[in-house]
Amino acid sequence: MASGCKIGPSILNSDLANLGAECLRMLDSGADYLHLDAPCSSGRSVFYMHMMVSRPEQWVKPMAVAGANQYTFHLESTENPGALIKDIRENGMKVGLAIKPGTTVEYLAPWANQIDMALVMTVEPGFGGQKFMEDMMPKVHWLRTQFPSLDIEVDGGVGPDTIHKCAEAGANMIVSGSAIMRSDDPRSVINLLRNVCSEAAQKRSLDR
Ligand SMILES: O=C(CO)[C@@H](O)[C@H](O)COP(=O)(O)O
Ligand SMILES: [Fe+2]
Repeated sequence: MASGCKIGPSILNSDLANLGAECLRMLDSGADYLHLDAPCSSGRSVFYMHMMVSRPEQWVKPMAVAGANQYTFHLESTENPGALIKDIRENGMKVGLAIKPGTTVEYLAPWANQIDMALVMTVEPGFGGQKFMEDMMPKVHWLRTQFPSLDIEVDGGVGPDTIHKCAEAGANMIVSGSAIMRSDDPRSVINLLRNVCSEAAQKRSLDR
């Protein structure tokens, strides 16, 4: 089984001058992990880095030292994914592998058994508040079918209006930026996302 349904607010859109307080606000609202799109340093143990950078090799050690739990890099940004996966593990972090909307899922498949999480981007990487790309859902569905126990994350434009598509396709790790950060009641948004996701996962396990 994948590791249950988890909700990770993206704090790219938060008040970056008060990053620490924003992280605590999200954890207090029930976040399972924090999705960080930019390098930062913290002792908390729930930081999953989404490295939208060229040459992701150079940030592995600094992120490990900063206390990141998971290091997600883009398949498009490296020529040697195998060596990078090994390096991330040797530095004590879990491995996430992301693909951009233009990359087909077959490129990720050969690595699926070596990683902890696949990230299917549902917007072009760059910034928050973009429109969810529903046409990425077949990638999620294909991965869920081929790798039933893999953690599969979606990132970009995910919120109460789009979570059903993600959950039905098989995503179990949900990044949500603006929908959570801009809400007056982040806890209820997080709960809603988690409930929809858990119900779909339960239905899948009953159907098997
Ligand atoms: O990686 C990215 C953007 O490239 C994200 O993590 C966004 O920050 C998510 O924000 P929303 O699309 O949910 O507003
Ligand atoms: Fe992200």
